[in-house]
Amino acid sequence: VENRKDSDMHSLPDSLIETSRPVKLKDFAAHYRFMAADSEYHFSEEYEALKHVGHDLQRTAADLPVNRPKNRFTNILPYDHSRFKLQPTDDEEGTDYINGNFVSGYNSPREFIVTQGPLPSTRDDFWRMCWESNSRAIVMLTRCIEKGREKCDHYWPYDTQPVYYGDIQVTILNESHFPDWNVTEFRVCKGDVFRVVRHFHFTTWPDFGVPDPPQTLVRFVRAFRERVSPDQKPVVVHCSAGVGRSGTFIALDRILFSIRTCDYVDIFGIVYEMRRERVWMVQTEQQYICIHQCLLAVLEGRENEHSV
Ligand SMILES: CNC(=O)[C@H](Cc1ccc(NS(=O)(=O)O)cc1)NC(=O)[C@H](Cc1ccc(O)cc1)NC(=O)OC(C)(C)C
Repeated sequence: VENRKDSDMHSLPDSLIETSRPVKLKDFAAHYRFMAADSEYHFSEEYEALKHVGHDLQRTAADLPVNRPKNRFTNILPYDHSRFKLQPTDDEEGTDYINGNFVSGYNSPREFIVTQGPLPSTRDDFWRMCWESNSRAIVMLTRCIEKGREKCDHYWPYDTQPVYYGDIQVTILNESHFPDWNVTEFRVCKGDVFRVVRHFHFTTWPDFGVPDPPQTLVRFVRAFRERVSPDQKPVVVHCSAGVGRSGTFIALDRILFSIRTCDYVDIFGIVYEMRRERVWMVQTEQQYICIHQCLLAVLEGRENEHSV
């Protein structure tokens, strides 16, 4: 595994900025050991090399005074070039705005819409985004309340009574509960048109942390993909800010598709590309390392192992 020269992204011309670091699958276990050695020094160096990616891109819509209250966090703003645009409701500025971006998947450049956990004031916009994008699946990677803090609005019904979110009616059809996630089917209606939307809620992933053990995340992605095929897009993915846990989930989904046909993997390149579509995708170094641990477990046939 070659050693690599550090490079400051800002000082290099675009043509020389490193955008990928592919690793042969047959070398992946040795690569992981090399990166994790010396207190994970090479993981730290590689994750640091992603630090400035995308920060040159504009976020003018998010910064409009009319839109600022629609952002859950002041530092998590969607880039203009990839943001999802709601159908404007009138000529008023800002009616097309939601804090969400199209993000590439293995199967399509617009496979996912990644968004923040809705606010009470934006939950109707959230359902409008789901409807207007024709999404049939929602992946939720946070709990509504964590450590006493509101991380996401409870934007769906609490029981089987239909609830309106703007002019969209949502009704729970059925629910399945598992140790680390729940799967719920909603009937979503607008006028006399109705659709079924599946909701995959991972319930044991701490904010800024990683699933324990990492294999839990592999099993969740498998459970999701058993029910949602690549042609059912876009998939709406959110956590609280829609960057850390959401980016980690999408990175693993892309990798599990890729290793079916490709004999190398480019985790650095996947995160690099996602960060040019939405800020801070994969928000901590431990989440970046977790992606590697998930792949290692899959390659070593340990994806169904549970922590002791
Ligand atoms: C480290 N924490 C953050 O960056 C969060 C946004 C955030 C990002 C990722 C996640 N995890 S997740 O994407 O997995 O949900 C949660 C929250 N931001 C805030 O709390 C920001 C403060 C901040 C922190 C760090 C920074 O570099 C700049 C500004 N606070 C903030 O937006 O305050 C409000 C909510 C009162 C408007």
